[in-house]
Amino acid sequence: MISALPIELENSRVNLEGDSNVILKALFATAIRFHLPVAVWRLPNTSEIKLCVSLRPAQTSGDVPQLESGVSGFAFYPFQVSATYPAHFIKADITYSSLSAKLKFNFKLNENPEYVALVQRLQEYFEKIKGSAHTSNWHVSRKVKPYQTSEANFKHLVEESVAAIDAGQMEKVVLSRVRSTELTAGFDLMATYLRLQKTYPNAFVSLVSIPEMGTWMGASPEILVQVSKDRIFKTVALAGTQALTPDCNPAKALWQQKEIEEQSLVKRYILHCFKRIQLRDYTEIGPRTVVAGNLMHLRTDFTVDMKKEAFPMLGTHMLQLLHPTSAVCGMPKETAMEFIMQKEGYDRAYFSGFLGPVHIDGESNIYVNLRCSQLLEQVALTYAGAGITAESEPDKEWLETRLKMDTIRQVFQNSAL
Ligand SMILES: C=C(O[C@H]1C=CC=C(C(=O)O)[C@@H]1O)C(=O)O
Repeated sequence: MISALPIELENSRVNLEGDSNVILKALFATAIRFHLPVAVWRLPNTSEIKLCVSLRPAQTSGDVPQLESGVSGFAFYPFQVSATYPAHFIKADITYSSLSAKLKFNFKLNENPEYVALVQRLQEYFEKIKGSAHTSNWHVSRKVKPYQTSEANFKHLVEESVAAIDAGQMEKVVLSRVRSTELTAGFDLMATYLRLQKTYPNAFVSLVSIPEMGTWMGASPEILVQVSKDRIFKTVALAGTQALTPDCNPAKALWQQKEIEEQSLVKRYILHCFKRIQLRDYTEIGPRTVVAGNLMHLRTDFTVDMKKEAFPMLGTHMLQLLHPTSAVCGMPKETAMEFIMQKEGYDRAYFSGFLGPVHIDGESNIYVNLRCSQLLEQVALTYAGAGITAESEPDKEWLETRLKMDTIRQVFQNSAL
């Protein structure tokens, strides 16, 4: 139960007894009811689900968040910042952890007296719906209409990309597409989120809902920037895809020249960013074959001890330089970006942008927004891309994007998962 207000509220912690899934549902439904921005996430290979709610509209700007210090919250950044799709930051005014079962109020009442009445109303609503909350409402973007990329258009664009690569205009471009899925009657968003996080224990599984901006859910395999509590910086070069099948697991995986080159371009891009800031001392491990849901990828891990290097803001600087990496855009970056903007035929919005908790419990974990869907009222729009190089074949790239979409679509469809 949320304790009495307002004195206990100030920088206080409150125990919420009961089933954490039920509490998460009720907290999410309460945030939606009061038009507040909310984010829910679970880091890979952990069991703790966290939620944060801002008591104000999400802040928008074009700046990347500061990862090493400053305001705690959840960043939600588009593929390319525009007036239509700005960068959002959900300030963590209220946080919940499924592990500690604690709700924390992270603000000072004397600085925010207007929060008292609001939190009281939230409390009353939470108490009323707790136990019976059905998360059938979420913030919906009015800017987006259901849209689907046709197979013919996508395959034609792959051919066009290969021709541009052969002509020496670029080395690689990541092409993406959208697919629309009708939501089934009685669709419950948080129940689906909970299934998603159970199905993909080694993914970053998130659900973000912001008034006007809309609602996105995903299971990302790709760290963009991590700054740990003990100030270890981490990023990865992830690319190359093949299906995970019973007779083809990581130990047996063989990679073609195409995938090896595709991944090495991502790696080269990261090294180029290190060079730009004159960072020479880093650890590189890989590439290794890693599993991401129904797929396998090639991954090289880069780590830097920020305490040893004179880079106290390395995470923030690298985030600025890295996004969008060659895993979602291409090489050279500017040419690939221009090609995507001109040819892809839709605005990616937040797909292949980045998202994640910033400076929460002393660490920041920013992921690339992949294997994700945007939730409209009746449909989910699912997005996926594939790295196109000189050796790309349209049929294979189409299939690859279908497999990537299946990561999330099969959880929508199969309520038994
Ligand atoms: C662009 C996506 O994946 C990237 C990450 C891993 C492998 C990729 C690939 O093989 O093309 C992509 O670069 C996506 O999932 O939509």
